[in-house]
Amino acid sequence: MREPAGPTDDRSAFDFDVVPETDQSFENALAKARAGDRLTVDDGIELLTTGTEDEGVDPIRKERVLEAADRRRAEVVGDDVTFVANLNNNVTTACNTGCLFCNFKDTARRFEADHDGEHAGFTKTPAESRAIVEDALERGIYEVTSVSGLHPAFALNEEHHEILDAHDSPARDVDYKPPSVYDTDPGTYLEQMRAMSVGGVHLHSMTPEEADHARRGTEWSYEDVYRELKAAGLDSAPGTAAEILVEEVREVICPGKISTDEWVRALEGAISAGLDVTSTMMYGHVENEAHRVRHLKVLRDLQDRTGGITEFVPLSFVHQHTPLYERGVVDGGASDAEDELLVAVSRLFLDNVENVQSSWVKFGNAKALKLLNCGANDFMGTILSEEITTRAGGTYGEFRSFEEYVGMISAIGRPAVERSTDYRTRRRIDPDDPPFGPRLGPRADGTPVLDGRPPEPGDPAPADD
Ligand SMILES: C[S@@+](CC[C@H](N)C(=O)[O-])C[C@H]1O[C@@H](n2cnc3c(N)ncnc32)[C@H](O)[C@@H]1O
Ligand SMILES: Nc1c(NC[C@H](O)[C@H](O)[C@H](O)CO)[nH]c(=O)[nH]c1=O
Ligand SMILES: N[C@@H](Cc1ccc(O)cc1)C(=O)O
Ligand code: SF4
Repeated sequence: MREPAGPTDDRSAFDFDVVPETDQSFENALAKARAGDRLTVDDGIELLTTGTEDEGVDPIRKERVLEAADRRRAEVVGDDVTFVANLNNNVTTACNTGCLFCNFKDTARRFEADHDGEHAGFTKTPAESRAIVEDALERGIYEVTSVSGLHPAFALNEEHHEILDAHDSPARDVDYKPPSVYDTDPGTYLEQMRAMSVGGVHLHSMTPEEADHARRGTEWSYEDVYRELKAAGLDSAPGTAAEILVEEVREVICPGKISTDEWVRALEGAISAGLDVTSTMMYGHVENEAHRVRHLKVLRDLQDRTGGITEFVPLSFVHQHTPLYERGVVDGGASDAEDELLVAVSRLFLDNVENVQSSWVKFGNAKALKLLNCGANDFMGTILSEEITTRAGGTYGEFRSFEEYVGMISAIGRPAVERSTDYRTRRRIDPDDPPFGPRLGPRADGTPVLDGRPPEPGDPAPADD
């Protein structure tokens, strides 16, 4: 008996050109996956749909796909489950891009000094960002992830401000207004990078969409922009803003965003500038399985050309408070079966990306643990603070402590391993030898990262490795 794939099963309403139909059979695709052969898009679609000949998910076939992916995960990266001690710091929610899946942003007009009325948004100055990172460093984190709205007053540097100020087209074409218009000046992107790159922390920031904003109205190349950001302290870039890398889907959910080609160019620029990058897919809204696999193909091709992608992060759409849901465009997000199959097929299809993440922010603990047996090997990070998913209606909290991590990973019988952002530094954690706190970081001293206690005289000396 087949089961409905999930609330997003009926996508016929969109009349997309790309549909999940193939000349391949499920059995052939599964045999190729088991043999470790490179999968075609049609193979991927067969596995993701558990066969295109019938609607819905076949639960027995699904288990076979999950098993193949779990085995592949064990061959490629072993049993270790990794995680990172990081902080998430969003600089501003001001954004005019208007993506219909996003409830993080607030229209920038509300941030203007002459605007009356309350709003729940925020902008942090570089000094405020620095203080937040410094506080988290004291607690033992060694990575900061920072993604933000596209504030109209953001520019790469002073020269960019001058170019945008002198721009002869109307302000709305380049989405620029000078900082003096706003209650709070976010500073330049370079100032924010310098502020957050403190005490040896690894700074993971500037999505392709943000990089595009940091060069708007100029002819600057992505590589040059990322080089300047790197010189100011940036260490790697998040491959978010990917959503679904197929134009007909982007036209529905994020018509204001850069195109697929531009997204690829941006990450290529980041990689040419010497930065590691991650890759993501936000799925479970209007797209179908054929779009999902085409998206994976874009990532696999990019990785074939560059080798710069450290991991793939599946982001399951959180629907509750988003325009897509509130306007009745979608009925909900992905089902459990869709999440499991997406993780599994990503592992099998992305044969050149080592790490696949299971994100507790998106899935919650129980499902995230299950996904570590469906092809995923990385369990994200401590993050300490989260606003994007929470504002969209996510209910899985804003941080995980080392104790929680070690407890959960041990409970599924796998080794807990703390990692650096680039995965090159690892520390195996003995679950019988607490405390489990970070020892990789610049000031980490081995105490639990989240015990909530400030350092006291007599505490172990900070490690400087
Ligand atoms: C909110 S944006 C911030 C950075 C920047 N404004 C951009 O778009 O690249 C970061 C990512 O969060 C993810 N996101 C936003 N809303 C979401 C939702 N409701 N459910 C799941 N992921 C979401 C999207 O993949 C998006 O690219
Ligand atoms: N660092 C990771 C995050 N960080 C949180 C995000 O910045 C964001 O708030 C949210 O996930 C929006 O989509 N989230 C992950 O899922 N995985 C990470 O590695
Ligand atoms: N840390 C991941 C995941 C992430 C997901 C969503 C974000 O908004 C930001 C980051 C990345 O590098 O891409
Ligand atoms: S996803 Fe990013 S660009 Fe789109 S509205 Fe949200 S904050 Fe703005």
